[in-house]
Amino acid sequence: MKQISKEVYALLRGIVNKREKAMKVGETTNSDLLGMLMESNFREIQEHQNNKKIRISVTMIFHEVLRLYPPIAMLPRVVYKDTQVGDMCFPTGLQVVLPTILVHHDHEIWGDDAKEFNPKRFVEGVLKVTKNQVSFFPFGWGPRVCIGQNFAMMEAKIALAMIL
Ligand code: HEM
Repeated sequence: MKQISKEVYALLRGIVNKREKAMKVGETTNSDLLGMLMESNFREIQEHQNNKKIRISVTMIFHEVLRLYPPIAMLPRVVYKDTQVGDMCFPTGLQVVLPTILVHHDHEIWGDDAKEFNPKRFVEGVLKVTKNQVSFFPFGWGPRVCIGQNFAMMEAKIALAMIL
């Protein structure tokens, strides 16, 4: 998986470098997806020239997309035995729902820009931004966590590389 990841990264880098050179000599326009992304990136860099530059990775972008638009918006569960969680008692058979999308949009967890698209929040990784709490779980959590999550992330990167 790491090897494929490296290859996809090198492929994307190659595409971007080639386009960068072409743009510098005025060969291409920004009328396609890659052009638009690069133009917005250049603008961002210019606007924040004096601040510390943050390099946004494809993983950070996918994490932010999965945070704002989790494909599985909530996880249903049935309590299989009486369970006490803090002050709350969950009796056997109770149906509960873990509202992924609500947790992912919670201002108390993600801050004032919780509803905005800001991949930079993931710059130090998922554990850091969630302060080690289970507040980002697009692939579920625990024993039933998605077994295809690494595959899905890789597939998305390959698809993006192909589109670009
Ligand atoms: C963006 C893509 C995907 C998302 C958001 C996603 C999300 C999830 C979530 C939230 C669960 C947990 C369900 C629960 O706890 O009730 C799950 C479970 C699962 N996912 Fe995914 N998944 C994705 C892609 C994939 C892929 C590509 C595969 C297979 C190649 C896969 C295979 C599975 C399987 C087998 C389970 C059940 C695991 C278990 O119950 O032990 N998923 N997925």
